[in-house]
Amino acid sequence: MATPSQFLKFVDDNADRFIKRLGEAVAIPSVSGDGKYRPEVFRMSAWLDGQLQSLGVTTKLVDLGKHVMDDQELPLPPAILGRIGDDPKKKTVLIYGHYDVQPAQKSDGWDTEPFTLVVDEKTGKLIGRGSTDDKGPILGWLNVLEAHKTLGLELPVNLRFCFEGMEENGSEGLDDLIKTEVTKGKESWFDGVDCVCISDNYWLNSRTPCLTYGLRGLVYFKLTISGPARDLHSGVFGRMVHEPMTDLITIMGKLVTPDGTILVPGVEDMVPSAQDDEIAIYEKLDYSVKDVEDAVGAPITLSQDKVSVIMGRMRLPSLSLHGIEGAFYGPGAKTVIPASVSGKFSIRIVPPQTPEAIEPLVKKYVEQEFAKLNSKNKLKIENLHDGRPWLADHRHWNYEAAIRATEAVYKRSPDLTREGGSIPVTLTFAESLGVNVLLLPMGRGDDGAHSTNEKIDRSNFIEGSKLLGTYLYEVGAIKA
Ligand SMILES: NCC(=O)N[C@@H](Cc1c[nH]cn1)C(=O)O
Ligand SMILES: [Zn+2]
Ligand SMILES: [Zn+2]
Repeated sequence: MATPSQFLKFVDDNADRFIKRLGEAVAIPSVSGDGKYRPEVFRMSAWLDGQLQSLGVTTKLVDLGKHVMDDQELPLPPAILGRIGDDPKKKTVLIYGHYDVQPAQKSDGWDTEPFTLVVDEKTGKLIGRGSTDDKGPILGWLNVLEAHKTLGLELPVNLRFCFEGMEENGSEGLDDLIKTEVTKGKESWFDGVDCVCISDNYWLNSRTPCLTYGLRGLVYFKLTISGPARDLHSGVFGRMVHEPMTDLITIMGKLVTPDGTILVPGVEDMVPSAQDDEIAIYEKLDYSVKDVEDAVGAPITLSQDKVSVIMGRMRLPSLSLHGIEGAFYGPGAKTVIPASVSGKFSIRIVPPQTPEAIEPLVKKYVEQEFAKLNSKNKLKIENLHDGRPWLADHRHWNYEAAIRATEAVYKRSPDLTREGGSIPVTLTFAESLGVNVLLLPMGRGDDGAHSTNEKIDRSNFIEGSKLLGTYLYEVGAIKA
């Protein structure tokens, strides 16, 4: 089943309008990790639901209940389930994406307002929070739907959608929804799904498209040290009392070495060394130390050896220190001893590691190290959320279809990659539905997801929309 040329032409002809629609989506600050934006996450769900319905998709908004975040009870944003097409002769593809985004403020170092999509005509960059993670890819699917509706073209497959608004904050409620839904048999929204496609990660570099068959899992910790009943004057109480921040920094400094080695006993040992055949895969990838330097904007890789750098992202665990809540951070020279501080850190985990195996190791180690300080302060360590790592069979027809689609659109074969990030629901789909899951990224490695000046290139958004549509045609062409 060849991709109709009218579809490809429609995407080109409507590129400016599609970018305008991306601007509308970016303008809704649907930050899931900050309670004050929760109404905006709901507004985003309503916007997306409206778009899907206007494009002929039947939708159902599923209430996922409530949760507590930073001591505040909040309603969870709904999961949007969608369906279009019920032809038993066609394959059924389930599309997943997330409509929430990471926090962003201009003062973080953005050159432009994060929630205003800026189209840089010179570089072709579309800059704004969510442009690549994950509003651009979600809108790519809308572009495919719109082209087919407007042109009166039949979709080559039946489509099911599952869009969530909590991915950047642990996907709360979604696993339960999926597990409950599959128990409904024929009545299930996911009944008859043949494969899953997720567009929510990035090429390794800025030239070569890729398909991704692995993700790291994650365990996210909050480590709180509290002591005095209130913030103190350091001139009055400094060197008289145990200071929470001093304790916290001491412990955080014992989690990981500057070369990335995780110091929590047992964590590194769980991962088997790479064999020669696996190393050969990493050697062949179109990826260089220079690509990493370009993406991060500085020559700071942990090694000059390409394979060891790429293994750090694809097949080794990593521990990152993210921030300290409650610490003084503003301009000026406030001489405060903060009363309570919470260090945030996470460990990206790889097979065979699981959150259940990692969490007790971390808690035990942190408690032991705290005990060594002989501090009279109090320690609390919590797992804020977690997700297991995932690996798929990339020899499956789902991947073959995506390879053919990539070759058709980009005129080159994609790299096959494992990704360092985490999308916890991927494994839930694979296990609960028992089908193959494919990650088909739209953006480039230098898009700056989660960072300042996040962008997607115009060409990735437009060619990426063609790729998503062409992939559906390739799946549609596969005989049962
Ligand atoms: N595009 C996927 C992504 O960015 N996933 C997040 C998931 C997450 C978990 N906790 C906070 N965010 C990631 O950081 O990998
Ligand atoms: Zn994402
Ligand atoms: Zn993300």
